[in-house]
Amino acid sequence: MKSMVTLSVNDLSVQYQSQGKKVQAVDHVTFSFDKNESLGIAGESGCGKSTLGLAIMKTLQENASVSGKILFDGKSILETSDSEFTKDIRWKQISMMFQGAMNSLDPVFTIKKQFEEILKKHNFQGDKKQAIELAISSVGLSHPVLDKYPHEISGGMKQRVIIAMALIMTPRLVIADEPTTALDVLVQAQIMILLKKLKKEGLSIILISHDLGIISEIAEKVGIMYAGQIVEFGNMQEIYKNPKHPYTIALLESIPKLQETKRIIPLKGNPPSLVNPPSGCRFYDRCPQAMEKCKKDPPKIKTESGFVMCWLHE
Ligand SMILES: Nc1ncnc2c1ncn2[C@@H]1O[C@H](COP(=O)(O)OP(=O)(O)OP(=O)(O)O)[C@@H](O)[C@H]1O
Repeated sequence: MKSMVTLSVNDLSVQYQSQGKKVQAVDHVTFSFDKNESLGIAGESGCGKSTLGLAIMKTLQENASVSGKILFDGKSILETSDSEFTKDIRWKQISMMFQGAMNSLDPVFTIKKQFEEILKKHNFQGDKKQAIELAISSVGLSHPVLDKYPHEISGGMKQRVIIAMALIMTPRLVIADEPTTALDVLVQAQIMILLKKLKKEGLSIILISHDLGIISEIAEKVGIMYAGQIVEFGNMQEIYKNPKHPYTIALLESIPKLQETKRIIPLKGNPPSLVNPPSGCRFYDRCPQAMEKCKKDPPKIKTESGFVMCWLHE
């Protein structure tokens, strides 16, 4: 059984240089989680979730510049050289299921061939056949899937293949970027059951999703991301029961609940641009509780299990 990991991210910022403009995709983000905990990162499209995952995986594109600290089991990721990270950490300790990966399986190769290519790319030295069999059986797939082409298997099976690919080098932390998006509800539930099983077996998971409901199924810790910042962080249970940031409240109100007849309240408007984001609270324009002082940068207030960045809780 694997042992789960600790991760602490301190004052992390990522800026993209794009067409002469600077996009502040991740802005002074701080959080941590411990062994036996999984983390969820929730927020709308474009708020910087994937960028945060890519920074932890040290896989950002060349137009990105990073500052801050990421400690993985106490080891500083940003200070580790690329060659050492590739040799010892990427895929072997930390792996990532990229958003939309199931649609990027190569249509002209069998699943087996694609596993073999991945092992080659990761410079795998052991018994390839055994590694592939182990990876597919850990995600509930059986041998015949290996001879199939991507178009011959269902969406749910493709996503299991993607999870197996992320697990093939037996990492201890997997960053799953929107693993259930584009799947129907039943298949979504199956994938969540699978992720929970893998977590029980000792895998640490960072689940990135726009859907706080899905995150609440698996994560002990959650960070709510808005316009590049983590505006609320803490224990999932605490945040689910007693959300403090008006954006967290809005996200929770947008989750459909089977038992309740209450209308879902969609959040109106759009987040601010990440090119020269405005000063003050970034949620100001959309916040039903905005006050004059929200035009100033919000303080970071300590909560029971984390923090909230909001003047309401000063
Ligand atoms: N390589 C890049 N170059 C320039 N800008 C980028 C690059 N990658 C992402 N961005 C920008 O950074 C911001 C954050 O994007 P990111 O993909 O991290 O957000 P996200 O929350 O994961 O959204 P989504 O779920 O839609 O992928 C967006 O404004 C996006 O346009």
